[in-house]
Amino acid sequence: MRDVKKHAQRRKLFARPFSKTVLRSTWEPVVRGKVQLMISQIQKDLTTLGVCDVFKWSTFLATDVSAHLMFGESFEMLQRGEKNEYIRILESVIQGSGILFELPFLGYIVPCIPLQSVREMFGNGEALLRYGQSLLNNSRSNSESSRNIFSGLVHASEKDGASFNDIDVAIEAGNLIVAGSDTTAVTLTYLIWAILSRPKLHTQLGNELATLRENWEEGDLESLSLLNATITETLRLYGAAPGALPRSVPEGGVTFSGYYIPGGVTVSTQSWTIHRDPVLFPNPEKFDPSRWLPGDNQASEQARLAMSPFGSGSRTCLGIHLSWMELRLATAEFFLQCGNVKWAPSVTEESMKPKHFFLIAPSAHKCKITLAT
Ligand code: HEM
Repeated sequence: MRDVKKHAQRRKLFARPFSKTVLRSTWEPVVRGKVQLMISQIQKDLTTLGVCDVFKWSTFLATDVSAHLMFGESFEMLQRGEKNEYIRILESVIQGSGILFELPFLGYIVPCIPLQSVREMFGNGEALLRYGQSLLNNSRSNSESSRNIFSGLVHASEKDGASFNDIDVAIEAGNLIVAGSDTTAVTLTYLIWAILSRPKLHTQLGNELATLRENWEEGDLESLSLLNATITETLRLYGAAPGALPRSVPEGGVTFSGYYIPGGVTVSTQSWTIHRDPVLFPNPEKFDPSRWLPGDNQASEQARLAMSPFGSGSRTCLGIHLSWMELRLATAEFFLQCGNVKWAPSVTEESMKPKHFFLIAPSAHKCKITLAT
């Protein structure tokens, strides 16, 4: 969305439903339920197959969470262990738009191909719009069980006379599901990998989690300094979106660090190299959570300001609190309930090397664990 005014209006509408307070009061039980389901499926795979792909289950978790919040009903990918129709079509439409962007002449040819899969990939997403309609119905319903993140928002925008139509909602929902799925799944996979690969950190984290009170809530996890430092260090090295984030220079241009940049020029910044700047982060490739803990090794104020795994400024990630909630809950439950696991032999530095296609992902696209004994 390039229009600054429209973007600001949309951010204002979404600010409340994506705030930490509303997420905790309304959605924590849903997220926890899904985390628990992921853990049960991991344990089931380990006992029945002897091996389990953490990347696969993290993806189902993050997608099911985003989908439930957007649609007010579960996509049940964690239960079924496979993608549902909506996600399959959404991925196909995204792939189709990418192909048409690179090869626009295909736009003239594809309507003549009478194949359902081609129509889905290059069509106007009718199936996604049908889902958008059911989502809007859920948003307008007063039923607690079908509540979704658009509920308050649809009412608020209708009060202002600027109601969301089916297409707006379907597009927003699709964007939010894409934005919230692979991002959190990739980060969670690297997080579990980073901890399991470091026995001392694994033990220290287990000790910290053991201090939790009975019936702990997500809010309690916020005060676990090692857990939060480990998540922050994972976001530094393996934040899922470390590539260029483009911005247009406003009309009239700007002078930045002594350089004049004319209006309309596209500029960008990215966190991959900033997070690896040896001046800000000494020994930058070393995974070291102590950078985020009090002590001699503590990151400088400048380094903290440079940390931008969720971007920065007016377009910073809308889902930051949701992803922290998922990362904290899933990591805590995983290490409380699946302590006795190790990496499968297929997991190597090479297989986990990040591959970058706007988002990063482990190059093997798998990350398997087995039982330790
Ligand atoms: C670890 C997980 C995540 C990472 C690393 C991440 C990272 C990012 C980054 C780098 C941006 C671009 C910010 C910019 O241009 O300055 C972004 C934008 C965005 N993210 Fe996330 N994200 C994550 C999870 C989520 C989740 C769970 C959601 C919601 C369900 C979400 C929704 C969005 C939206 C809507 C935007 C666009 C914001 C705007 O243009 O105003 N993200 N995210």
